[in-house]
Order: sequence, then C-alpha cells, then structure tokens
Amino acid sequence: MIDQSINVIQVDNLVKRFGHFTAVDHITFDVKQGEIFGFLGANGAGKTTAMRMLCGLSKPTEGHGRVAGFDIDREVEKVKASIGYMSQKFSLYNDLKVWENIRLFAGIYGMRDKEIAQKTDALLQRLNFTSERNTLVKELPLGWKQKLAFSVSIFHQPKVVFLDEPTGGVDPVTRRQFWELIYEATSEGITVFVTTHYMDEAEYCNRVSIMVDGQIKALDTPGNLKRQFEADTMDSVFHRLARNATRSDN
Ligand SMILES: Nc1ncnc2c1ncn2[C@@H]1O[C@H](COP(=O)(O)OP(=O)(O)OP(=O)(O)O)[C@@H](O)[C@H]1O
Repeated sequence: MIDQSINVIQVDNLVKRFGHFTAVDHITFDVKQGEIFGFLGANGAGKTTAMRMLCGLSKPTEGHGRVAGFDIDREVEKVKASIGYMSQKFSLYNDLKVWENIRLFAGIYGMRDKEIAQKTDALLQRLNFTSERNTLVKELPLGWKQKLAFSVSIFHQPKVVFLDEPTGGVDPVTRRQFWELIYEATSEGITVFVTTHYMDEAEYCNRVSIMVDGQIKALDTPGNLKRQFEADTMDSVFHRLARNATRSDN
C-alpha cells in the first residue's frame, strides 16, 4: 500500500554536469513509500546519470536529494545501506552458483549466515529454483537471471530498490512474471524506482516521469498522462514528448 505521508525519495533541482554538458538539468520530484515509480526517457535523456546520483554512486553538481531519509551528497554510505540496486549490465556473478550469488550479496549487505541460509531456501522455493541451487548463473536463461538478480537486490529488505532497465531483452510473458515479483516487493513495503523502454511496463507503474534532454517534461499517473496528452497508450504519450529530443533518435 502506498503511504502518501512518507517520501522515500525527495529530489530538489538536481543537476549533473560533465564539463559544459548538462546531463541532468534541474529535476525535482518525490516518490512515496510503497510506490512503483517509472522513470522514462529516450536514450541519453539522463536517466542512468540521475539514478546513479540517487544511489550515492555519483556526486550531484547542484541541488539536493534524500533517499530513505539520507542526504545523497553527505550521507552516501547510509544511502547505500538502505537501497537495493539492479542494473542490466552489472548484477550477478556469472561464474558463481545461484546460492553463492545470494550468499555473496546478502553478506555484503551485512546479513548473518543463519538468516541468509533460511531466506535462501524460501527464495529458491518461491522462484521455483530449488533444483538450480548449484547451477552456475551463466547457465541460466536471461529471464531467470533477471528474476534472480531482482530477488537478490531486495534480499536484505531495502527501503527502496533502483532497477535500471531490469527486463531488457526478454519476452512479454517473462517480463510479466518479473513484474509479479515487483508487485510482491511493494506489498512488503519496498518502494520501486524503475527505468524501462517498454511502454507496457510504464502502464504497470503508479506514477511515471518522462525525461527529455535532461529535464522532466511530464510526471503523473499513466491514466492522467494519457488524458493530458489525449493519447490511448503510454507509447503515444512518450513519443509525443520524446520526438523533439535533441539527444536521441526518437
Ligand atoms: N561520465 C560521463 N561523461 C560525459 N558525458 C556523460 C557521462 N555519463 C553520461 N554522459 C552523457 O550524459 C547523457 C545522459 O546519459 P545517461 O546514460 O544518463 O542517459 P540515459 O537516459 O540513461 O540513456 P540510456 O537509456 O541510453 O541508458 C548522455 O548524453 C551521455 O553521453
């Protein structure tokens, strides 16, 4: 359930410049506890750069942000300890077994061995992965890897999880299964911040922001955005906003 009174993410005029280039240009928004917040934008819009600042991986040039109650500039370690992160490029170790990946990441987040062992059994059952416990991650199909990577990213029960294009390259049925896991996480009170290029996934979010050339050009529920732009689908809303982007080929 979404708790409107608690902002898990609060961003105020956040800016990131690389030399003279402004990758993220004064973005302001907040995300409520338990919300699924879709962070959309064309290639190069600035999504990953913004997300890296929110995760404490990159210092803002200007502006302020708080994640899980901590300042993203001055309390970086506390931010990192309160979040989960899953990126398309880096998530699991291919040369480790399924259970070894779970133990490794849970250990990094400070969980105790006994708790890890108990929760590992429960997780493998939940994912129908029990027979894959000793399989090397590189041998799993991509969709399975993604489900496992997501489950690992929330294994330590973070306040918020950041997902950077978590379902890239898999079929709609597998993506739908992945979203079932996202809904389950929110029912446990975890807030989800997700970037995606798939507009059917944008429809699954509680609210969506659309970034164009470093700026947030629209932010609302999918239903309200469709009404505002007199569009039938989020795909059409997205293309109306993104077609004037100078940084991408949309
Ligand atoms: N370290 C860097 N130095 C210089 N420019 C950068 C750096 N990181 C990103 N950029 C530029 O900032 C802009 C935003 O990039 P970013 O990766 O945040 O976009 P994105 O919205 O995540 O795109 P994609 O969907 O392709 O991942 C791009 O023009 C990119 O080239």
